[in-house]
Amino acid sequence: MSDTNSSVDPQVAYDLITKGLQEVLNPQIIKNVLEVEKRPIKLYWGTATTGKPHCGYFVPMTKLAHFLQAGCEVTVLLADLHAFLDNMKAPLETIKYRTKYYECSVKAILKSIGVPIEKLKFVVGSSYQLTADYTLDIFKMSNIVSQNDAKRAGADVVKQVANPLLSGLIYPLMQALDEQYLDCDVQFGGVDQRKIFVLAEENLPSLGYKKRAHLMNPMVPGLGQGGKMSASDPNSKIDLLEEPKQVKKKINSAFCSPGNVEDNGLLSFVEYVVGPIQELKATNDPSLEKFNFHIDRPEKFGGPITYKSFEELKQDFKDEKLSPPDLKIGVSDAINELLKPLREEYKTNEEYREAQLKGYPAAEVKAKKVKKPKNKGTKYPGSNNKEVENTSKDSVSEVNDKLKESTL
Ligand SMILES: N[C@@H](Cc1ccc(O)cc1)C(=O)O
Repeated sequence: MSDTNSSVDPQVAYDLITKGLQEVLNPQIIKNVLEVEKRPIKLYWGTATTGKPHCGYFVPMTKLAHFLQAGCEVTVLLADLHAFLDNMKAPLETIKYRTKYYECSVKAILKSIGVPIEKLKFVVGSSYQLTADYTLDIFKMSNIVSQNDAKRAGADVVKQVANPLLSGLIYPLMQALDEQYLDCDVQFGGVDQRKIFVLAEENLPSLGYKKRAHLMNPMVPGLGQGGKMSASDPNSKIDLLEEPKQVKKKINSAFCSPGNVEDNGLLSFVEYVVGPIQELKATNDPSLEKFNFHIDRPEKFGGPITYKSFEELKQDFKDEKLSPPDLKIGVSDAINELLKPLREEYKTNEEYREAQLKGYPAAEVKAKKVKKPKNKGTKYPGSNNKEVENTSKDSVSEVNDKLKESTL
């Protein structure tokens, strides 16, 4: 990747920035910076440091690569407090390690697809979200956003539970404020973030802050039927550190019916993940092809076959010239190829290993199974969420200490 990206032509930069996106809100903000102000776009992507990141994370990472190629200044926000505010998906005890785990995972993915990570800035949310100014701004926001609007803004992002907690209403307000505190022109995220993006656009100006542009990636369907990527169905997602055998097993059990190209998580994975990564690698190394999907098909079913475009692959599957088991061979191999450098990184990076061990202790999984029914009444917030009860033990200072430790 060249170092002279600041000289990228504005139109070329804009096309690269918006390539493959589902939606762009306020493109004129981006164009103005590129064409009139003639300075690099400042952009951020945030991720709440909750459960273990899966293969879907390759998708925003390829976009980060495009942003850097377009000469943008890119910040990755490790949103630790948001992970806590979202129904305590990340309890404070583990937050520091999960944040580290996310940092290591994101860096490992970026490295594996040839993105120069030294050009990215990593910021941990709690490093600035506990300051007096930020806190006062949350209060100001809470005076202009209705409960209803805050609730609706978070509907596709914050876990929806029977007794919604107040934290789920603070979450979108803080995500809006982050745009100001990270000093960006643009926020990027999945299209699931849309309602929060609109809330930010509608309310930041009332606090005297500027309205930002928003870039949205399409959501990548999971591997289950109906393209669901469900946390309760472990087979619908593939962990970044999944063992090759396990990858094969999960892919083999993925929903995939002959000739069906509409409801097909495997084809979607090739379209949204494998394809764009190959294209990216090809721009960095001209000796590589833009699309090359090899299937080590057994001789009795026609022998090995290589597709040079996604459309060709899709058409063959549609015409039933390529069967589900054969597509599965190709996808398993492609995923294992993508994950290989991540497994290597994990093996050699002690910090990464410690982060996984302490951030996602097996004990937590076990603990969840032993649910003691507590009679606090149905109105008790989060009464159906065991983890909520844990924090009542934490004193305010303990909480603060834990968060401070998590700052990079
Ligand atoms: N809402 C994002 C995380 C996020 C949090 C804060 C932000 O400022 C930006 C993004 C997610 O679902 O993962």
